[in-house]
Amino acid sequence: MKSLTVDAGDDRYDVLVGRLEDCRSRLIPLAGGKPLVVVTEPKVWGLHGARLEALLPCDPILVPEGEAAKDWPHLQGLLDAYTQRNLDRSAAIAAFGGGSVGDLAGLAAGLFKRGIPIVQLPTTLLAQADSAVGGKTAIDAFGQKNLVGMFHQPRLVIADISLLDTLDERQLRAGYAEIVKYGLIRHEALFEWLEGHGAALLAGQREYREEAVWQSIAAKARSVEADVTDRNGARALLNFGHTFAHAIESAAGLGTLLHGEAVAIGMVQAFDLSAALGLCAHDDAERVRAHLTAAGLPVSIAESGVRRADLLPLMRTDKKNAGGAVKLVLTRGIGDAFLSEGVDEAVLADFLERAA
Ligand SMILES: NC(=O)c1ccc[n+]([C@@H]2O[C@H](COP(=O)([O-])OP(=O)(O)OC[C@H]3O[C@@H](n4cnc5c(N)ncnc54)[C@H](O)[C@@H]3O)[C@@H](O)[C@H]2O)c1
Ligand SMILES: O=C(O)C(=O)C[C@@H](O)[C@H](O)[C@H](O)COP(=O)(O)O
Ligand SMILES: [Zn+2]
Repeated sequence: MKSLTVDAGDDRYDVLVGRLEDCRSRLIPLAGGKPLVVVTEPKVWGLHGARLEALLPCDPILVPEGEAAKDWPHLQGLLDAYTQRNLDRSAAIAAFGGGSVGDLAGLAAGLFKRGIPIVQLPTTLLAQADSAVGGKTAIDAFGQKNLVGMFHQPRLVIADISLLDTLDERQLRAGYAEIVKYGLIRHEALFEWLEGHGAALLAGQREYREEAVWQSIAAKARSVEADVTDRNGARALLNFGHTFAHAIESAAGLGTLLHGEAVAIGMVQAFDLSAALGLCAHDDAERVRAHLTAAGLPVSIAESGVRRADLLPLMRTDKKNAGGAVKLVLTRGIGDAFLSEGVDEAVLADFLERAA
């Protein structure tokens, strides 16, 4: 089993990459002598719930699968379920599912009694490589992605790669996009490694999956530690491609495109825009487009089916913006992303109009 510790200000926790069965002694004390309350969804619980129940008594709470769970009614429903159980701070709940379950359960845990502990047990490639670590939680609201949320760091994260064996190809590819992101923002060597091994990873090679998840978690942990609550720009790099992506997800109708698919499009747009602004080489943009295309991911706004005119108003709502400027993460090349001071709106509008 591999492990690292995330030092997130007042919160310090371990991230374990290994089999759930080998982590029993870490889970039992967190349950506080009662059945472990597990927020999960029917598909994941049906496929993998028995493995958790074999380790310790569980009390599952089911939410819908996918993005549909990240809304006000399901947040209220979860808070109601916590209230019915009179949960308190002495025991952790567990989020067992993809990023949507983690984001919803994490937010409910952060709000309930001003914060009860949560353990993240991610079951998708995206959640293992990205969302389970770092404490960002959210629901979508008023048509906007992740509009209402808070930071609530987990007590423990366990990523068991074997859970990914049942994940369908589309979900795998979407998770792969966030792994590519880690290569693109700061780790050119990771991107090169993915160019060599990405196809085998997607095809099911566990050791490549484990290596990519591990590298992504390690990269994420460093960014989170440098900027726990997204204030000084270091963590903003994890949002590479996301100003475009979130606008595209919202414009398409939340849940229509998978988050990772929108991130793939957004990262290519960020490269194309950076190249158009003379910040990076067009060859780098083409290399990224070629790799994501080969991985079976969408890369163009045209493929998303959204109306281009809908994007700029949504991009104006991004959380990184300040003083009326759209502060995109741009790039000087593979492994060299940076947070811009703001891109001129006329330039952005023109780019969106012409972009592939
Ligand atoms: N908090 C963060 O830092 C962060 C980071 C990245 C993404 N996110 C959020 O995460 C969400 C996307 O998460 P996601 O990509 O994990 O998808 P998801 O949670 O929205 O959906 C996952 C889908 O895969 C299925 N599934 C899950 N595990 C499975 C398994 N082991 N076998 C078979 N099927 C399985 C589920 O039933 C569901 O249909 C988005 O809402 C995104 O905004 C959050
Ligand atoms: O952890 C972070 O920080 C990220 O930005 C990771 C992103 O992959 C993730 O999609 C995150 O939820 C986006 O957050 P938001 O602040 O743009 O809503
Ligand atoms: Zn993301």
